Amino acid sequence: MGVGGGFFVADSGHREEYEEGRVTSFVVIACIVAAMGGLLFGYDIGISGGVTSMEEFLTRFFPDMLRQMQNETGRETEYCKYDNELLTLFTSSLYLAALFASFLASSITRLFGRKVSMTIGGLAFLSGALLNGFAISLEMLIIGRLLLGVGVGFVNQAVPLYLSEMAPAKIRGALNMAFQLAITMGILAANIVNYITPNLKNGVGWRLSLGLAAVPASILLVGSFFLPETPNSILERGNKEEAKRMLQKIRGTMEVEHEFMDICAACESAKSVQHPWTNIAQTKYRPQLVFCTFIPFFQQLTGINVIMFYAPVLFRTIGFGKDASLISAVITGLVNVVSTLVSIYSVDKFGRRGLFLAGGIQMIVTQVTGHETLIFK
Ligand SMILES: OC[C@H]1O[C@](O)(CO)[C@@H](O)[C@@H]1O
Repeated sequence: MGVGGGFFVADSGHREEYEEGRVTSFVVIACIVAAMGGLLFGYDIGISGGVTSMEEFLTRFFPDMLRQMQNETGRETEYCKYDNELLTLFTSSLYLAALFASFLASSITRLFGRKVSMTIGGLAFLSGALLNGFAISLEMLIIGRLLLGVGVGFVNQAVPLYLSEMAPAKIRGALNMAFQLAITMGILAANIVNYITPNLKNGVGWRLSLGLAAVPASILLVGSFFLPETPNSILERGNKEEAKRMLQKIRGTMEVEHEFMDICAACESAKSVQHPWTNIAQTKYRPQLVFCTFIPFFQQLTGINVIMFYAPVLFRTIGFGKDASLISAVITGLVNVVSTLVSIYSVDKFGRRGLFLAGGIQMIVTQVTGHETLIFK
């Protein structure tokens, strides 16, 4: 299926013959660079909550709100402390830009390759981080955050696809989970940075928090120039000979015939699909539709990113002190990383279904208890 660029390699029955393909340095470097994409996504999700609760940041960009917070009248509830549209726009503009960028990224990834999308993503992340780190106006902040969102749109489109196509079959699943692990590590890194930076002198804490994303962004950008394009993408764009040469290069062997045949077959069948969007709506593809669309959709709709975006702010609004709220955000990030590790470790033991059911039950229980806690607070 070639809906958003890329295609899945069908199993021709030759899998066992190429499954032992070497993990070459190309694959390792590709993974390191690609992991930067996940790290950046996570970092940019986790960083804004801590920054928007820093006093120097609020003094500079939202002085009225800070004043209002400090002169609380008896009528005001804790919950209304952070009631400011521009402040929430700063945080949520990331996802807004990512939403639009991912449509464009999907076509660019298919037509021009995964590398181009990673370069655009890296560039957008780098310029966004610099604009935010050096911001002297609200405009710079919001434009920077929109650029970060563009980075998220491109990188989230290209990196998982790039990893699947680069990886030898035996580590393909693991690499895709590694991308999610990198996201959670990025969130945790942001929470830790936000715990440290408010103590810096001269009020540069928020600048450092926002600007640090420039480091992984530079690695991603520079790395994307040196990464090889995937054989699947080269083939998709019509160059069969070069695709085979690339496959030999990244597998470190000339014996790639069976895997190459499978890639060609998958590419042909992806090209023969005339109406991907109407096909996916057919009853026989209901399971695929649910997996590709509804599960991620409802996973996002649980509101997980309200927690990830606003953890320190949320903890402050329910009465935690400055430090306690930042450390609580670190704990939240830590739990997220550990749970991801647990699921990576146990997915083969309990199966996908088992994990889905366990995850679903945990979500319902925590949503209900979280809701009750906020009501009684
Ligand atoms: O680990 C939680 C994080 O993972 C994602 O769902 C991406 O897969 C993010 O939206 C969320 O913040």
